[in-house]
Amino acid sequence: MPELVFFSGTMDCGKSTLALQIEHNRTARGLQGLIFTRDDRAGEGKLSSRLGLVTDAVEAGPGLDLYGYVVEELSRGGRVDYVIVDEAQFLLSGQIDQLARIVDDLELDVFAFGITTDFRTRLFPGSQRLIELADRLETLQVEAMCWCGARATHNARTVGGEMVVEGEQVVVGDVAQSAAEVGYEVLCRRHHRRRMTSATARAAALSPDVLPVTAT
Ligand SMILES: Nc1ncnc2c1ncn2[C@@H]1O[C@H](COP(=O)(O)OP(=O)(O)O)[C@@H](O)[C@H]1O
Ligand SMILES: Cc1cn([C@H]2C[C@H](O)[C@@H](COP(=O)(O)O)O2)c(=O)[nH]c1=O
Repeated sequence: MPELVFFSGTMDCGKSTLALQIEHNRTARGLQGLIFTRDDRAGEGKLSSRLGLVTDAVEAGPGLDLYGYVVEELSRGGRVDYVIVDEAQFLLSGQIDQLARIVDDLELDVFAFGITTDFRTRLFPGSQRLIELADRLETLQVEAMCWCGARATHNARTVGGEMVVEGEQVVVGDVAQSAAEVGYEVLCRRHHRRRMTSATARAAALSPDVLPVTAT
């Protein structure tokens, strides 16, 4: 039975790597997939992993009908055995409905990958719809870690190392950016709530206020 599967997690937990592995294993068995992505850090029409692998993909901009694209591909004699979608959080809610239709009407597996929540801990529209519609939700096995050693469950946006909670929902970026840039850091909920990034924790640890008092 074909399925719509949503593989989700924080940033940097290996989603794109898994997408590329699924693609590799199926291609090795003679299957042919169609890969969609949206706003990958590597540029338009790319699916990239931090492990250095990258492949071409169809850029699923807001105007693209994903169901229509697959139907067209099949009607002009192309082969599509399964569909992979990376950065699925960026898709519109209606585009996720199109993915469900690919599964139900075209009987193809669809593997979608994305982060569930944004830097304010709110669901992205694409992720919300995937949670509503997916046959199966999978949490990535490789746990990203907060600076404190706990499992990272939330994505923080940083500017100059400081966590921010205002701004546009979508700002393409990466973890481990230089301090001046807008970047991201994965945190446990406790430290996300306290707005404590690795930089602010380091600064607090070095603050004279918390240094041990020496006898004079
Ligand atoms: N130099 C490295 N050596 C080993 N593993 C790495 C290295 N760099 C990144 N990774 C692994 O890649 C993961 C990020 O993979 P990626 O697919 O880009 O994540 P996502 O798509 O979830 O943001 C990290 O959590 C880590 O496990
Ligand atoms: C939290 C958050 C993230 N983003 C962007 C930043 C990256 O470009 C992607 C996530 O990519 P990854 O492969 O999972 O690391 O999403 C954003 O636009 N808004 C956010 O709140």
